[in-house]
Amino acid sequence: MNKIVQVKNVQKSFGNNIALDDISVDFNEGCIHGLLGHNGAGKTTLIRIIGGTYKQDKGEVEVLGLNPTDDGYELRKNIGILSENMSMYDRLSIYDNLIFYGRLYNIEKKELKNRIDSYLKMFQISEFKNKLIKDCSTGIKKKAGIIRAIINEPKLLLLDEASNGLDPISKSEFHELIEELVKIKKISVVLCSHDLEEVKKLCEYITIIKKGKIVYSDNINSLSRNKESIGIVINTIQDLFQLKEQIEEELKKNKVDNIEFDMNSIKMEIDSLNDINSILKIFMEYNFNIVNVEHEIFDLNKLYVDSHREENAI
Ligand SMILES: Nc1ncnc2c1ncn2[C@@H]1O[C@H](COP(=O)(O)OP(=O)(O)OP(=O)(O)O)[C@@H](O)[C@H]1O
Repeated sequence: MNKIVQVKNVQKSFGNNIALDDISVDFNEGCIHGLLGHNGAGKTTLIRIIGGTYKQDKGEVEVLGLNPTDDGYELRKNIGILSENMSMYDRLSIYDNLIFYGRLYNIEKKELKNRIDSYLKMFQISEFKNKLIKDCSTGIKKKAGIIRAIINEPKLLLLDEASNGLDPISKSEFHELIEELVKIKKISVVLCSHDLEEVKKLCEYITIIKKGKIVYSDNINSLSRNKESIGIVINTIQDLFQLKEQIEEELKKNKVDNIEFDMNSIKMEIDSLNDINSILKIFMEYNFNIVNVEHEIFDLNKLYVDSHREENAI
């Protein structure tokens, strides 16, 4: 798969504050790549470096084969950016805003009008085209914002918390539009979001950033293929610490991984649910009363939480 964005050993600081600390990540063409991380992790900084708004202090960035700092003009013709606070003129109508932004790209008048009409139709907001932005609902504004971001028919769309503030129905419509753009217009998308459900629904790849460093980056399917259905929690009445070493040794003989003890519960990862009987047998041999056995789904939520544990970064 072709790389649409390549980020190599990028460092960016604001004064003494290191926003990105030697990060390397690639983004594949033709798909949606999610960027996750707590507030202040460095996601927007990365998006802005990719979009050419910020320049990195160290490292290399290539976007669509271009250097965002040196080839800024050429790059801006081929990318679209939509952030949480998209900028559109409040006192202009949706249509006039789109005409204004379209002209910045020197799109020929007739072609621009055709594009605007077809996107208004595709996004089902034609009837609102003469409404002033200040009088539009958040959902309509967001749709207009995406049209503004794609009016130049970009190859790459950077969405920085773009769906914030949308109600569930508008959010779902927003997701459908993004998916349609990827499918029909072959646009590649980098989606920065705090909404794990949104990322799960839309993204083929995910990258988790923590304090300026990448702690996870992979195809979302490999996450479920490798990790799903293997987390087990066994809860007991007795204090497990009494026989911690013996149990641990027995479990390891049964190819159990990532064993975490608590007083009355033990978490572990197993290769297959078929192994569960032999594992329970170990506890019975030590006369532990098992209260229950939970199947812990190792999914994106768990990965995200685990990767943000201070001592346990992945
Ligand atoms: N223009 C700036 N001037 C000074 N510091 C900045 C600037 N932009 C970002 N930072 C700092 O860099 C760090 C990373 O910020 P960034 O906005 O990239 O994080 P983020 O992951 O996008 O956070 P959020 O989810 O809250 O939007 C933070 O500590 C932030 O305060």
